[in-house]
Amino acid sequence: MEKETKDDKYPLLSQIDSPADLRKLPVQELPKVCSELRSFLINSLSTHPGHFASSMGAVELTVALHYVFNTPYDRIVWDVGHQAYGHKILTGRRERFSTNRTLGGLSGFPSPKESEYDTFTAGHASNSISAALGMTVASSLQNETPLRNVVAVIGDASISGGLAFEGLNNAANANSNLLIILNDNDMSIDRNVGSLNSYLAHLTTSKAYNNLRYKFARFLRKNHLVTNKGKGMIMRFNNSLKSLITKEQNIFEGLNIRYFGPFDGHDLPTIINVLNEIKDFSGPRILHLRTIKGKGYEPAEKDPARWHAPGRFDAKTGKIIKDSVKKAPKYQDVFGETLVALAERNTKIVGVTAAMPSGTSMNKLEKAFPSRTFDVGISEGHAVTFAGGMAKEGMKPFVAIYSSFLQRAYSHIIHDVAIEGLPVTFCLDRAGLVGEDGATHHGVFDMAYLRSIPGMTVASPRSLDMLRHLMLTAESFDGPFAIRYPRGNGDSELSEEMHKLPVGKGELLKDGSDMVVLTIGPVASEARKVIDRAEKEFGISIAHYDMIFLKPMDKEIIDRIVAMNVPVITVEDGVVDGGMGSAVLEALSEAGSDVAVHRLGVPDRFIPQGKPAELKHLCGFDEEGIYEAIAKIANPVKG
Ligand SMILES: Cc1ncc(C[n+]2csc(CCOP(=O)(O)OP(=O)(O)O)c2C)c(N)n1
Ligand SMILES: CC(=O)[C@@H](O)[C@H](O)COP(=O)(O)O
Ligand SMILES: [Mg+2]
Repeated sequence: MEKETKDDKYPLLSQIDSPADLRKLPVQELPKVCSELRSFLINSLSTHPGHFASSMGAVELTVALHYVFNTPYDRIVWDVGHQAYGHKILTGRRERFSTNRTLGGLSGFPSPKESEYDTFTAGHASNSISAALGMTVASSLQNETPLRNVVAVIGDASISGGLAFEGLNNAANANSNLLIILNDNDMSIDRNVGSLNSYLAHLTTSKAYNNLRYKFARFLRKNHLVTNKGKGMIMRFNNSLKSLITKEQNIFEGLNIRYFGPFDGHDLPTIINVLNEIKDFSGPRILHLRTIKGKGYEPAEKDPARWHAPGRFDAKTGKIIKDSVKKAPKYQDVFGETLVALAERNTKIVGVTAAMPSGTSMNKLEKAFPSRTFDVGISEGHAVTFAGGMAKEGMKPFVAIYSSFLQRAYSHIIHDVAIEGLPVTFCLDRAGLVGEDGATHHGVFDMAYLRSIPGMTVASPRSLDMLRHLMLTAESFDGPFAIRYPRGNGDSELSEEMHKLPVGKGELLKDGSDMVVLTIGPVASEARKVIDRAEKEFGISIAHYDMIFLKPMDKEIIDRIVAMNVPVITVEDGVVDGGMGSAVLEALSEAGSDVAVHRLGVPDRFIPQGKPAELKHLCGFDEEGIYEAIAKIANPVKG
């Protein structure tokens, strides 16, 4: 019976509002579902941009998983989740998909709040194996019947992340029914790095070995011997087989995780057959699928890095639509160019990135000094400790990691850099509300998490010029130094010669006597616009300081406020609890002042996806929020 949602453009897809609808289709119809899903992705993402190539490459495995497994009872845990748009479309969100990555719309990553089919938070790489293992162990501990199948879907770059290895290491000795789908497209974002990647690229198992194992497993199934005893027979058979053909043993089987593959990840009938064969096996298994990132859309297949997140494009021609508005340079590009300039005259400078060479513009240093640039893969903790090792031996590492990804390396910063006071410079790109990537990617915690580390210097430039000054200052600073700056463009061109800044000193941008506004980072420009307007409107004068350094904080500014004894407003693109506002409150209180401090910034809750301006408004530290804070104070002052 056709649903009225039937759409001639997507005759099958428009009838699928849940995987149960998909499972009603005969298997022969599934390739058509895949092709409709691909054209839906192309048409939707050409006008409502998001991640692209990864979802295109995961179409067959997505359809097969929801066809073979009884989702949502059986669980699928997506790693990163940027490849899960097909999953979202097949699980009842087709009609809302155009709201992807918008405020009030769908998250760009699986989100349990959004759907029961989204089984675990995703966005940061390498967590799926650990989460899925936890879920399957929980299922067996609770004697759920039937035992829930739990499937982790992880990419070839994400499986190289330390957390994934920890999960693999534990999988074998936990009583688990874990199935790992290794979606191996031989790509991270820009390329793939690391020896595991090259290992996977050459990993094969002979057809004989695979067939022998399947035939035996199929024999047991057909004769209803896939009991626990039978499964034990499979394992014993498999082990004896393994001893016969030990050359077949690979890293996964060495960890007692049964390896199947590699198979063509776009060969839907084979994937479905193999999944049906192995889904009832007990114990941890890994199915290695070779896919093409961007599959089914030629421009993306040819350049999967560019099509990881292409923005808007012309679906017909494959031409990516560039933003024609002339803007000031991006913070990341000024970072990259400045690092090259510093490295040209300082051979001690080295650069480290964790799989984000283009995202951080560390690729500029890589182009200029390839031997002094290190892309360590999705391994932020290793990146930090590796930099610590280099610093220990006299090098001057600049580690460029997105603020939210650096959360993965918090202990490494403390243990492997700060305790010894090693001269590592952390360049935290994507600091503050990043926008469409949402709660997992907002870099709003860094000032709070770095402030408490002894000996850590923490600064934030209000402009592109100041980013350069801070990098130059950090270069000769003998200790850990963190510079946090936002995603995207600066608001004014570069205009000054690079010069060092006095560490721990803020800057009076405008004097005044009725109240004080303290900002840190680029929010200074929003504040400045509001201050000028509010002074005229309320007939008051407002002092505005740029703190520049969160730590060490400029004591003279605090002493001045104590002396002025007027209300203070702090503004930061970061959590207020533990951030700059808290630091100012503590400092004023310790100085014996009881002036009122109004802290503007990110409140104590996770902020969803949306445009940065919308989200700043939501948090109350956009121009309107700053104006309201001033207005609330201004009246009593001029009462
Ligand atoms: C902890 C962490 N570091 C970095 C990233 C940025 N990132 C997003 S996707 C990706 C590459 C993932 O490659 P892979 O797992 O092979 O999936 P594919 O994109 O190839 O489908 C990276 C590095 C992230 N999401 N999380
Ligand atoms: C999925 C993921 O984590 C990255 O692709 C991230 O979305 C990149 O963010 P930018 O677009 O800010 O570089
Ligand atoms: Mg990959």
